[in-house]
Amino acid sequence: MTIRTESLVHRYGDSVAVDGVGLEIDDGEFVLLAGANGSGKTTLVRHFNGLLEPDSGEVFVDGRSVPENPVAARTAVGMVFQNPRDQFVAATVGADVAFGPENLGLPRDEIDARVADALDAVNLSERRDARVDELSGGERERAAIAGALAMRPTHLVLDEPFTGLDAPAREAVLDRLETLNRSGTSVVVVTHDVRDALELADRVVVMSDGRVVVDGTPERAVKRLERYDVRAPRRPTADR
Ligand SMILES: Nc1ncnc2c1ncn2[C@@H]1O[C@H](COP(=O)(O)OP(=O)(O)OP(=O)(O)O)[C@@H](O)[C@H]1O
Repeated sequence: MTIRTESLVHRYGDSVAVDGVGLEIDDGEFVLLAGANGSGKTTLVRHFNGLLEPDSGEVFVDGRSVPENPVAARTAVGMVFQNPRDQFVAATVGADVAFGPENLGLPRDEIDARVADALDAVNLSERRDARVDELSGGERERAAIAGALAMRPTHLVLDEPFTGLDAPAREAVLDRLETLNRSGTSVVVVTHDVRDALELADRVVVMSDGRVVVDGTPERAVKRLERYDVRAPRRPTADR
């Protein structure tokens, strides 16, 4: 159960956004995908569930070619986009989270069970009937995560999930991601700032100009982050 790309290339017109990326993300891993703005992170992850098609190269999810099986990839890889506000399709939290399972044509009992589990996983059970437009930033991010979880994905990809969140909201999201990862879901967090999630990560992958330039443990990667314009944690002594 992995996400794998081989020599993946994506162009927008004449510019190359992803330039020959080979990457394998195993089941259960917690990966930070870092890099400066414009380095190709979002473009890369959009290939993981078939939102974009490769110009060349391959993408596989759980051994199956994504361009050939986009529906399977969309089920296996849950994607939480950069602005969850744009992602909501229904007026209330519960209805929004139910939308994906409803589209799978599942029976009502199963849909209800999935919605309850997904909201529970992000600590939003009590906000089920709240309107999405009255959620705080942190609740909005967690509601978007619940929407992805209701599809019961094996991999969860989040694009800049901490943007605009205050420290307690970031902590709440991180806490939920840690629990999800512990229960077996692989988590990929796209960020240009690794300070929040570095402690949870098993692995840090850094992109620059469409290529993977660092791929290693957080301890090893952190020394090389600043060179690629990624905000690294301050040294512990200077920090707190
Ligand atoms: N829809 C698009 N049309 C044309 N060029 C694009 C498009 N989306 C991204 N690009 C370009 O592709 C390159 C990679 O962008 P991408 O969004 O994948 O990078 P990123 O690392 O996720 O950056 P950011 O954090 O700013 O989203 C950039 O040069 C960007 O300007």
